[in-house]
Amino acid sequence: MEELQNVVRDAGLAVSKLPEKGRCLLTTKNFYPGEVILRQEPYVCVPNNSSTVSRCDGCFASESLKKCSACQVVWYCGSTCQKSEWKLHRLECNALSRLEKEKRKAVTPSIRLMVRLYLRRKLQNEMFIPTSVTDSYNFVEALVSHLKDLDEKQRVLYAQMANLVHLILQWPEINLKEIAENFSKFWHLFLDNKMQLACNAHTICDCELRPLGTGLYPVVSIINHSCLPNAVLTFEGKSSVVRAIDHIPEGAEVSIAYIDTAGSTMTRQKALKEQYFFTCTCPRCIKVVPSWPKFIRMRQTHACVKHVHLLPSNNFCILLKGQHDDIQESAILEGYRCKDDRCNGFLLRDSEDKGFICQTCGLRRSKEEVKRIVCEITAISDKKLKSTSPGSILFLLMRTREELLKILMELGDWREALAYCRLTITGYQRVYPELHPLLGLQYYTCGKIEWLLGYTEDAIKSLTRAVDILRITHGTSSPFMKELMTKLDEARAEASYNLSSKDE
Ligand SMILES: C[S@@+](CC[C@H](N)C(=O)[O-])C[C@H]1O[C@@H](n2cnc3c(N)ncnc32)[C@H](O)[C@@H]1O
Repeated sequence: MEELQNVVRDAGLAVSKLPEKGRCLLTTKNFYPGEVILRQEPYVCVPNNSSTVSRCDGCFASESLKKCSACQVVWYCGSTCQKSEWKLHRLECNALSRLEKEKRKAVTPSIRLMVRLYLRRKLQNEMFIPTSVTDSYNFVEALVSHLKDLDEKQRVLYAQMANLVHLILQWPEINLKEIAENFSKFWHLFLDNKMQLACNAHTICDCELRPLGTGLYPVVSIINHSCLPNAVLTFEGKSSVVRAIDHIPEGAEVSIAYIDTAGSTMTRQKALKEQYFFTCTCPRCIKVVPSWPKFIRMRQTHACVKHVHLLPSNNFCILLKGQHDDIQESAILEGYRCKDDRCNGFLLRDSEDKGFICQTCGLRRSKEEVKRIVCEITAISDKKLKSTSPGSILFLLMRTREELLKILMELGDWREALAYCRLTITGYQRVYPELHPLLGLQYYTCGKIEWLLGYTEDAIKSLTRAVDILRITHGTSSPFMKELMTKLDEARAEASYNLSSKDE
């Protein structure tokens, strides 16, 4: 830990421990919006290959790929990437080649990541690969584990996955318990039997936040969560970059958002509890904290307690100052309306998570009913519902608009696409902070469509907003940002040309 402190000290940071959160990253100097707080290469990473998508192991490109002829599992875009990965893949390739063909099909990205983790440790121990303070297995070992919080089913699954890793590596001295514990540090099995990244693994995304792969970044993993984060994590290739999106004063804790923060407090808390095993006490969460099991929801009118509202489920609401907007916003985020046409209210989950209650008239809608509506809306957009878990249907209104926008763009219906794009921006403005990458990306899309339709002045405004946000969240040096800034320059040049030709 001492060594690590020395490394992060030079970057204006310190690692500390908080009783309620464990390790945390603190600043020892001021950081300003857009400033890089931390950069880290992955200890190991893999592309998220599946039966439908393949990516190069070196650069995650998805075109002009060739399979490794020996193991028939890994893809490369060319000899440069193959060579850059060879030290590690040589061992991995030998191990995978020994497997029967059928067994190789079971080598998912999560299994590969674990195999590579142990192979990298071996190469570092044997000094074929250098070790540094931040690039060492010790750091992976120190990552927080929630094995004790998992149920029997999950433990059994991790034990089976550890066995497969053992079968691939065939090391007699391997510690199966340690592998199972490592799995629990990176993945989590959900009720619908889907594996999702948990705690300490990160989804590597491109500049437009499309997922490409999974990586372990043990220093970035020290950063705790807040629903009102002061920093954002993005990727430049495989490198992770944490940038400030707010002024972070000396001595403050650096925080990022682990989940999509567009949900209501209850939705966010549920996701954090299920996936990361903690109850968030960030300023956004403690504003509306339901007291379980029969929670008293605080609602606000203008100045003081107005009335106690008795809901059919015997939950009651006290209307208090400062929180009406939160409730209303949460309800709008959830996107469900009261089934009574005469009522303008929105629905929120009830305290027992069995259904939804109108926040205006108290009328109840069952979970099944809401799910059915969700399916109908999804059918309209002709896309399959990606997941039926309650957590994922909650942002449906916004997500449906996003889906429709994508479809309209694919169809080349630019006018309709622009209308939907503007609608999603309005939604994002409500649910995300001013400097959120998704908002910046949506302004970028809007600007491109406006320009295409000849609305140059509007395009300049949207592209300017995109640059203002994305230069903070993404920096300015990536090819993606350079392209955006060039587009803005071109739009400005076109506008001034149009103006000058009008004058003539
Ligand atoms: C990626 S780790 C972050 C670093 C961690 N605190 C440690 O000691 O290594 C994620 C875990 O940290 C804890 N954590 C993160 N953010 C938290 C928060 N806002 N409040 C409480 N615990 C938090 C939870 O246990 C979570 O599963």
